[in-house]
Amino acid sequence: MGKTDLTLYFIMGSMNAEKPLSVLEDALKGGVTCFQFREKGPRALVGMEKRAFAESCQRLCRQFGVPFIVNDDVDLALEMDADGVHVGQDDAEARFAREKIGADKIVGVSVHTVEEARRAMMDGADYVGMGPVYQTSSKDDAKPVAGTTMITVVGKLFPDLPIVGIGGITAENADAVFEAGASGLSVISAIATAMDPELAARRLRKAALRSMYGRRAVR
Ligand SMILES: Cc1ncc(COP(=O)(O)OP(=O)(O)O)c(N)n1
Ligand SMILES: Cc1ncsc1CCOP(=O)(O)O
Ligand SMILES: [Mg+2]
Repeated sequence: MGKTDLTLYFIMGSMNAEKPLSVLEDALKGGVTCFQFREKGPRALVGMEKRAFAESCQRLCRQFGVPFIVNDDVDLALEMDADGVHVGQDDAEARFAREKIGADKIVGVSVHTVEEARRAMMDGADYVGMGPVYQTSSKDDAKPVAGTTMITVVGKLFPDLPIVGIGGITAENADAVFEAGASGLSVISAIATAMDPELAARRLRKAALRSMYGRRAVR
């Protein structure tokens, strides 16, 4: 897999929005650069319904040329020929995910410490997700708010390992995440619960690009 554009990484499952497919289409129109299918929670779809919904999301991503990454489920990622899989510290080991999914696919790993980041890199991660940077209500079992300090530490120690910040990120607070050294930002609610998801994605993308390239370069 070539370098993945992690600038604006949208994550969503069917329970994150009333009309999730229309939200995803709007988000893609608004400029998200990567998508993660994360179907979990008490009322999450299972079985054939989950698969059908995942396929609809994948079709939309393909239309827009945006990578479709499956959260947690390495087998589903394989069966669907997804572009990649994202695993956390309580999921399948990154090494196993990489072995199973192959060298040409994307493997993302959630990390919270230098040691976890080092292991993720050795196990073949293409990027790491770090957070929650700010308070989040989208993950019941989220760890305590971490701020941006560890992003800076990991970014300095492993400059070739792309980092995406996650947790409570909005267009207003995104700058600090890039300042800390992240290559991208990852959001659920800032797009999924927005009145206008396309506009929300457009604003987040603009905020991200301004942080990366400067205000004068991005209007
Ligand atoms: C990009 C990104 N970063 C972190 C996570 C969190 O993964 P995990 O800790 O496994 O928690 P769940 O999302 O599985 O509840 C992520 N999904 N994506
Ligand atoms: C999946 C996940 N992992 C850490 S925080 C989080 C949820 C992010 O959602 P939001 O952008 O709505 O805070
Ligand atoms: Mg997980």
